[in-house]
Amino acid sequence: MRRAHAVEWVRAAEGELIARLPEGTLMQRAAAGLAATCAELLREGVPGRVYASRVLVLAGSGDNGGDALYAGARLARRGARVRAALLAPARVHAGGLAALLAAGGRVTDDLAEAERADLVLDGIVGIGGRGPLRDTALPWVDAAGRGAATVVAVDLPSGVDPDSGAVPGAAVHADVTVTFGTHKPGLLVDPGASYAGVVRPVDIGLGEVRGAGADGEALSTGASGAAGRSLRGADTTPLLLDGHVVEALQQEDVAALLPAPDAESDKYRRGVVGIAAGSARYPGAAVLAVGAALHGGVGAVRYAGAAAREVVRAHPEALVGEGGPKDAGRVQAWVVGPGLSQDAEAERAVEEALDAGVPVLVDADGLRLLARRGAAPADALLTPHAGEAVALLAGIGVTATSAQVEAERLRFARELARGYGCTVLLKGSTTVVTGPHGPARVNPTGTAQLATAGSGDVLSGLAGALLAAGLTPLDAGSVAAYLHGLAGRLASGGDVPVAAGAITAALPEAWRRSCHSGGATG
Ligand SMILES: NC(=O)C1=CN([C@@H]2O[C@H](COP(=O)(O)OP(=O)(O)OC[C@H]3O[C@@H](n4cnc5c(N)ncnc54)[C@H](OP(=O)(O)O)[C@@H]3O)[C@@H](O)[C@H]2O)[C@@H](O)CC1
Ligand SMILES: [K+]
Repeated sequence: MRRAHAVEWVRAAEGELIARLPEGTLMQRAAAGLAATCAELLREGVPGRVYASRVLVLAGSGDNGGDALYAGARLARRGARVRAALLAPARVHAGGLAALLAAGGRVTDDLAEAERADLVLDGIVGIGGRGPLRDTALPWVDAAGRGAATVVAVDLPSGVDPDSGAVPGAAVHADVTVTFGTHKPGLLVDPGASYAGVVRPVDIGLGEVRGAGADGEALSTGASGAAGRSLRGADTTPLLLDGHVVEALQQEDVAALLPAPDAESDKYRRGVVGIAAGSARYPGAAVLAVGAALHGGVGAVRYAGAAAREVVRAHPEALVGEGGPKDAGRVQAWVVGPGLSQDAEAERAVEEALDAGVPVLVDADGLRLLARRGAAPADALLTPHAGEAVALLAGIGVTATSAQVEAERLRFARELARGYGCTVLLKGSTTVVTGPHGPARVNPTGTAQLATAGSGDVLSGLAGALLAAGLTPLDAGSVAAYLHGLAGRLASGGDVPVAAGAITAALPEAWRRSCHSGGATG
């Protein structure tokens, strides 16, 4: 599991550690890890490349600038030609600047340095950043973008809000982000995530406060090697309990959650999912949702609704009926809403599915009908895109636009989960799944190719099947998003447009890759 911690937590952990360590230790660990990564990037392609390479440090007024200046000093000592642009000269980190100058680095105000650099270190602002990037930084950020330099963000790309991933103005587009101690939520959630490039965590010892590696994954210890050492001496009490706010499933997590039939399984024990979707006029959503559900690990798929004939023609495996959910026979979970329209019959289907006493996934038209109720059963899973989220928010008295929802996905997903009292999967560039409490899950496998007609119907059928197979709404939603994203990537082969049917066709391969070791998270 990849985990991200809020700024408040990072600051508290840092405070505890600083009290135990000689002054400046954490910053030196950060700088060492940062310099090691920069050296590696400079060496890529050209052996011995650190020597005589051109490095530009963009140093803001806080400790983020300090990290960048100390890392610059380390690179200068290895023969790099390092220049530093001081964006707030009166408040620059004095120790970092002194170290850089002593190592042979120089201060510059020549913007051309940004265009001809091999590597730019973005130390403008880190977890202390609030609001849009300030004007003094903009010409440097533009110039670095024009040049061919590899841009390395220190802790996070400047201009990205660390806790929400919002990007309220200009921001640095990084090729690599070296982040300290733990991921910050803004690195895992769009739009911020799309500015971060490849994220490389560096262990600076914050993991000790939880008694485990900061990420539950292998971390670089940086050049000093000190970061990997246990800081527990006489006092073995963990400093703080784990308090991550965002997590992203990795392949091994998905493997552990996927339902697997055992020797005793028959089709009813594996779970039966019911699908109330589509209409006589729009049968496509029903066909797609049923098709995906058939690949979702259940023993059987029941369809209830007006598109029964089309469904059975496309999927002879499905058990179909033309009535509503109430007349459909036993299921372990319902999917209601895709392509349903919003007439009285659709309203009845939603009511019946919600009253069936089993977990229910509500999507599309179902969500618009649910918004009128303003509440959902605790074991419901709502799967809105930003536009549907706006309607749901209105149902609980919150006014927001689609753009606002997309800019602050974590916040609005959580608001919906709390308001409706259930689990919410907010679709989009980073799909977020969250209940009213506990960490939110963000999906690491998404691709822009998934934004295609019918793709949401596939996701609904798949997630509904996982619900029926016994997964919790949080697990069903996040595992389905993971498989759906991976199937989209497989179907598109990178950048070829995909149709929803091709996503379904790739689900078995996505499942196979996810349940075996050596899988697929990008
Ligand atoms: N925590 C840890 O464990 C460790 C933390 N470490 C490092 O410290 C970093 C945090 O340092 P920090 O607290 O000094 O804040 P930082 O991010 O440098 O920014 C504050 C300054 O930026 C300014 N500013 C604000 N918004 C701005 C904007 N939009 N655009 C431009 N400027 C803006 C703000 O100015 P002011 O509002 O005061 O005018 C203030 O002066 C952290 O990210 C990591 O790199 C590591 O060394 C080791 C362990
Ligand atoms: K930064």
